[in-house]
Amino acid sequence: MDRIRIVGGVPLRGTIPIGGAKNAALTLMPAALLTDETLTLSNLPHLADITTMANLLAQHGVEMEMNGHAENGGATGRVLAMRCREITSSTAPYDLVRKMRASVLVLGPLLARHGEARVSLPGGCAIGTRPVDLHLKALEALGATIELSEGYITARVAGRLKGGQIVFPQVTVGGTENALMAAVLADGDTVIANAAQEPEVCDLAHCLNAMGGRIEGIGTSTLRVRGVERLHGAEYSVIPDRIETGTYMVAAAITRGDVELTGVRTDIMTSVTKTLQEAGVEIEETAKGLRVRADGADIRGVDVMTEPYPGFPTDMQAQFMALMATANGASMLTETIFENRFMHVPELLRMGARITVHGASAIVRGMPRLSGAPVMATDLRASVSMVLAGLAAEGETIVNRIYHLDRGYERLEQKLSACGAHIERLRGDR
Ligand SMILES: CC(=O)N[C@H]1[C@@H](OP(=O)(O)OP(=O)(O)OC[C@H]2O[C@@H](n3ccc(=O)[nH]c3=O)[C@H](O)[C@@H]2O)O[C@H](CO)[C@@H](O)[C@@H]1O
Ligand SMILES: C=C(OP(=O)(O)O)C(=O)O
Repeated sequence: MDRIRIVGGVPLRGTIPIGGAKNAALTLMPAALLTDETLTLSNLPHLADITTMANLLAQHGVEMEMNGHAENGGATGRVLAMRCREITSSTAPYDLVRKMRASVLVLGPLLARHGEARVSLPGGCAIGTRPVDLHLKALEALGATIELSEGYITARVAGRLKGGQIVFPQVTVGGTENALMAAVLADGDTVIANAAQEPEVCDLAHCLNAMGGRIEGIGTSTLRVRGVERLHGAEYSVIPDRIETGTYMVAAAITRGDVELTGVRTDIMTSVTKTLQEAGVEIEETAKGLRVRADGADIRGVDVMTEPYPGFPTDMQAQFMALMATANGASMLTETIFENRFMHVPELLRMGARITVHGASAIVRGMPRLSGAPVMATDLRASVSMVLAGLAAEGETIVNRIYHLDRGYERLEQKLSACGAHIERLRGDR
């Protein structure tokens, strides 16, 4: 199995191009199931999760053509044309769903277009139990009948779904996305209250509108959907990845470097930018994106609580914790979205960090220098927090189980080494 080797202590200097958002692409791709015309997505990142989603869609009957393999710094991404003339299978099998939870996003579109969907229950994962009960209640509110048996969700509707009222008791990104993709082809109007406002949800809603959908209130907590009988093809560009952006902002900060991130959407970075500024990082907008400077900075401890957008993202909590482990002073990081998202703590402790966890909060006492160590992590953002800690640590860090990183970070070693980092991928046999 591949590993990443880092020799830390080099302040990063240079430019890093930001790719298309994994979590936007993973909800935009299933939208191809909603029409028999071609949906073309550009600025698609080259990631393992995208391949998993492509494999899943192919077995539902989506024909695909991928172009524009990015060898030019990763900034332009790839272009994927998808066409689903007819749904050839309404089953999303366990083998694909267990690889990636976002597979459950085929449920809404399969049901809306085909009247039936059979999708493996995703089960829990390293960061929490992550049930899909709210997805299912939303589809029931649109007239679907749902059965759970043998580890599968079977959702059915006779004829079209019917517009209805969906009130989410808790903000759910995937639940809102499934509800939108179902409601857009329903008969009548749907109101989704307490909808997720994440930029990836907005991206989906804008794309559905480009396909002929009628969604209003995009970016607010109340989405109004006027159902239409059919959607048509469209061309749509995936938004830049705000979590990849935030991760490299932390990379600049933790190495006390000076990095420009290009191809960024600055307006969706507000909470991360503000928090890093409070910690003493200088951030300025440039013509191409953001410049992040921490050379000579005295990074201070800052308390953070994860929240739904526009709050501080849970997908940035592990990376920020690595930074706080090197700060001057203490900080408290509170995780409110997932019940088990501190799996990186024991590994950061192995690198000399001083962290104690009390329930949903971690107290981090910063120290001048972490020390390199062999580490591994059980989820994507925890894994990248090890890379960040390794970039700042004294000596060698080996990050194991990097297939998690390949799910969410395109050309990670190349992007970092272009800024001076000593980082390399050790192939399985070395
Ligand atoms: C592929 C993708 O886009 N993944 C993102 C998405 O995950 P995902 O869409 O799975 O996250 P949700 O917003 O649905 O989950 C938020 C919380 O709601 C709970 N919940 C959710 C659905 C449900 O039916 N019942 C229920 O109890 C979850 O267990 C969790 O505690 O949003 C998360 C929160 O920003 C991010 O961390 C993930 O990176
Ligand atoms: C948690 C994440 O992804 P997923 O929802 O696919 O597990 C993530 O992108 O950080």
